[in-house]
Amino acid sequence: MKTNNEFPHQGWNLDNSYARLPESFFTQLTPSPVSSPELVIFNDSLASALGFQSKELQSKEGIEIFAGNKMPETAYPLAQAYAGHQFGHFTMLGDGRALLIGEQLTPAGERVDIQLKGSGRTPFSRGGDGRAALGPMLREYVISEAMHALGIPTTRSLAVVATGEVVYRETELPGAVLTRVAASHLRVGTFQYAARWGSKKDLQALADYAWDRHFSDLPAVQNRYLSLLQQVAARQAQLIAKWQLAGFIHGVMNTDNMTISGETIDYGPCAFMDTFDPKTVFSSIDVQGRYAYGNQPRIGEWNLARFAEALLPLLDDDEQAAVDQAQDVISNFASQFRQEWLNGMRAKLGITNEEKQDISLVEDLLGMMQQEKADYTNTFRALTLGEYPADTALFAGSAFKQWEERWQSRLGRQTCPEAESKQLMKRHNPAIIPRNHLVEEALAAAVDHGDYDVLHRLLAALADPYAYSPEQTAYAVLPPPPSQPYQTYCGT
Ligand SMILES: Nc1ncnc2c1ncn2[C@@H]1O[C@H](COP(=O)(O)OP(=O)(O)OP(=O)(O)O)[C@@H](O)[C@H]1O
Repeated sequence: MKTNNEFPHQGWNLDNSYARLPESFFTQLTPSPVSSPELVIFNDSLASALGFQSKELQSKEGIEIFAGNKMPETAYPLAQAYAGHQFGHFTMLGDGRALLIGEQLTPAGERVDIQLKGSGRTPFSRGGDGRAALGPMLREYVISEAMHALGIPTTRSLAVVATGEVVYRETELPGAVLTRVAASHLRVGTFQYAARWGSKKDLQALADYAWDRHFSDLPAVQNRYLSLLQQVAARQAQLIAKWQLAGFIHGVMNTDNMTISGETIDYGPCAFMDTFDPKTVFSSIDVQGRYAYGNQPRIGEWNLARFAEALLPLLDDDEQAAVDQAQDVISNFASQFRQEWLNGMRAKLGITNEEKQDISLVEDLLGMMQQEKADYTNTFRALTLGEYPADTALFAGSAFKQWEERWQSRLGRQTCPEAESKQLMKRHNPAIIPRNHLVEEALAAAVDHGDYDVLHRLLAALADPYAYSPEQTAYAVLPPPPSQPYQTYCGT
């Protein structure tokens, strides 16, 4: 890997490969300026990984770029067209409040999208104002960076600027623009858009672009479109398994929020689960529980089926053969996911080899956790530390003692030394997660009082969630049960 010093260019080093797709995939336009931008949070380590000098980005000119008041010379700002199934209903969407300003070519030889979110109206805005509020953009910043630190593929956050303007939601809120970094912003919904409104040539151009962008390192394949479907399914199986293992609830798994890269995108209504319960839903609009924690793998499969449908014309000239190929991939997804998840659960329990009964060991633990309303993260944290608080219902019961004996004898049947097994657990069971009350507290200090210290401390603690450092202990303490269930809202 090249170091920064050898990198020929420090600063904006943009390409615009997306703009070489057929014109129907985007609209070129510049962001709408804002009155008095102020940089409120900036991601130093991400900036240098992308080949920027932090000072340059934090200068007056750098901030003007984050605000959309100015563009880097080589930018080619555009809003992407896409469609999507939202809560099962198909609709035209597109970047209604975001602009891709280009793809930064990084010192490590990667190509990443740089996108401004909240940068003004676009032809896809429908009735919206094209803007974003400060609180939700800071929330996306914190949770996406926490996800990255947890080892979960995700879009990243480079900066948030407050615009100095207000946005009107149910009430007046301070406005902001988030600079988001992503392997790409290609979504299942981008393919649905092409399949519904484009020609076969358009669809093929998009599929070729996606292949080149994300899978070109793979050995040559016979049918690249089938392979594209298989690869996306595999990445989604891995991603959703990681969500389940971390207790992450995305909250709005519409097909426009499923990426081709396998990164988590859209942090609108997401939240981490506290008490283990597969029915957990945080989003205020998800009244049916479509996107509940326990449904995420099934919804992933449903979304992939929509992706497969969009790809059908490319899979085979024979319609039935195309459907058969697609179905093979989709029907394989559940077991792919299950395998990823079970292996992850083994790691969470310090298990390094495979036994058939592992699944019942895991499911029995989860069953007890649900019954005793145990905290998901802290249960695995306690198992990792071997410290079982006596005032926790789960650990006080005899069922847990029996389970623990089974677990210990299972560990005894592997050759892995105990210390290694403990290390494995530490690498897979975070000491802390961005808990709802911690995030809310940090956002309130920042948005209501302009105090960013709480947010910075939280970000520092979340930067290495597997450290098990003494400072993290305070963040693992649960608050008293809330009087109302925690609810999240999207679209602000
Ligand atoms: N304030 C707004 N003005 C215009 N369009 C909006 C606004 N808020 C959301 N949209 C559009 O509504 C659709 C769904 O919104 P959603 O909240 O899922 O996306 P988002 O958070 O804006 O974007 P992303 O999925 O890129 O993170 C998208 O097409 C989005 O661009």
